[in-house]
Amino acid sequence: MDNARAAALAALLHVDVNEGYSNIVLDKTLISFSLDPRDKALASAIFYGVLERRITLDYYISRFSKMPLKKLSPQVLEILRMGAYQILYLEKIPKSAAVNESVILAKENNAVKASGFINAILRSLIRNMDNLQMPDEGKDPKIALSIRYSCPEWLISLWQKSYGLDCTLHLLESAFSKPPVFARTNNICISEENLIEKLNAEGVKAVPITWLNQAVELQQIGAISQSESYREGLFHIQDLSSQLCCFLLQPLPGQRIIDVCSAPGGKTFTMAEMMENKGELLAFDKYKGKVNLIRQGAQRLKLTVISAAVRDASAAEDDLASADKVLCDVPCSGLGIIRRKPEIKYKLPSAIDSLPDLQYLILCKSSKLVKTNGTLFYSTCTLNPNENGKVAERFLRNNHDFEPLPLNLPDQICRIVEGEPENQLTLMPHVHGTDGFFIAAFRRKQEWMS
Ligand SMILES: C[S@@+](CC[C@H](N)C(=O)[O-])C[C@H]1O[C@@H](n2cnc3c(N)ncnc32)[C@H](O)[C@@H]1O
Repeated sequence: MDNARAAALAALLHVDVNEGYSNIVLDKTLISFSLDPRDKALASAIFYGVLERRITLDYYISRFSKMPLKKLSPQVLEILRMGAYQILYLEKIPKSAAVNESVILAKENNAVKASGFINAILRSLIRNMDNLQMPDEGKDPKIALSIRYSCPEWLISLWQKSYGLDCTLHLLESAFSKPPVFARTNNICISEENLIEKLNAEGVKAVPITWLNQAVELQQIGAISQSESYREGLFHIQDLSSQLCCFLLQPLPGQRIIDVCSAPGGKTFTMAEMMENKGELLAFDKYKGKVNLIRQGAQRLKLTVISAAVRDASAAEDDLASADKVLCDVPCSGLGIIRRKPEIKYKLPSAIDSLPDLQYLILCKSSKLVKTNGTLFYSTCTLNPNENGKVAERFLRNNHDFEPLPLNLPDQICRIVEGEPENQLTLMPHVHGTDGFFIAAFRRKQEWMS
């Protein structure tokens, strides 16, 4: 049996049926198939490639299928997508092998009857490869873009309306780029310079990010979580957008800080390190299992300043003592991280419609925890003004005891969204090299001012 392709198929079917996050599903599947490193790499390439290009692949397959794709079983459709992906995008795989392996996969996955159909479609695709055409952009540009970039039309419309066509094209292009991996040095245990030296000695190429303290880009990472530096808690993996968010919030040693949506804990850890592990850092999340992740991470990083607990930020009526700084890194649609989790772009718009009200509620409830003159931060990893600027503006309109807190940006960070207020920042992959991300900052006024 070809284990790499079998693993890719199992993971794709899991994402289809159970809507799991691609990285978690793939990790678990790779472990259960016990693949060697080469097969792991092939399974990952096919899995992510098929997810990223789903709409484009379906367009090509439907050229040669008399049967509407909706009528195919999930197994048959995913096997066809996998075969088509290998033929069209994986140059190192012989086309005949892509077909033959797809037929075998069908036979091994309760799709014996469909194996002839799969064979015929993939062979037609190979025969017609030189004449394959994308839909005419002049006729219906949105459909053409949707098929070219494998992105639903509603998302293209949203971005075009919000950020303009040029920016949208860059965002669509960046969704296919390999996402960089960044780490945050645990300055409690090691200096950035020594961490880089140690990682390099362990075979991980590490390069400092000059404009952001303690941030390091990792290249050739391999199994980073098995490395000695990781086990010793000398860093955690974190995108620059999240590191920048913590930098702008400026946690200081001795302060009391509350992170209301903290799991798995990335920003909590960075803030604790900036606090030099001194003061109080309350880290909450709605889900018990996720709170355990915060605890495990804090333990590995030796960050004793963190107290993690279950708490629902949208319902909380507790009497927590107020804090110098409160961070609301709210649940969101995740449209800023589709290059890391391509399945996110296939969400239905109806699945994200209710988010702004929840985000606003969490922000309002959490604002009650901020001291006079204290700071409130709101952040998302999405590129959707309804979840970003509009929530921030609604908050200021209805909460007169808060004022916008201008963000003191590093010189390297320019604004990409025209007319963006000084207390907000939208980050984009093609401009800032970060995930798509949004930050808004507020300050609680003196009582006589509100
Ligand atoms: C964007 S993630 C937070 C990421 C985290 N701040 C970090 O940097 O690693 C949002 C988190 O909010 C949690 N969450 C969702 N609804 C919540 C609620 N009502 N109250 C508290 N946490 C919630 C989710 O479980 C999820 O872990």
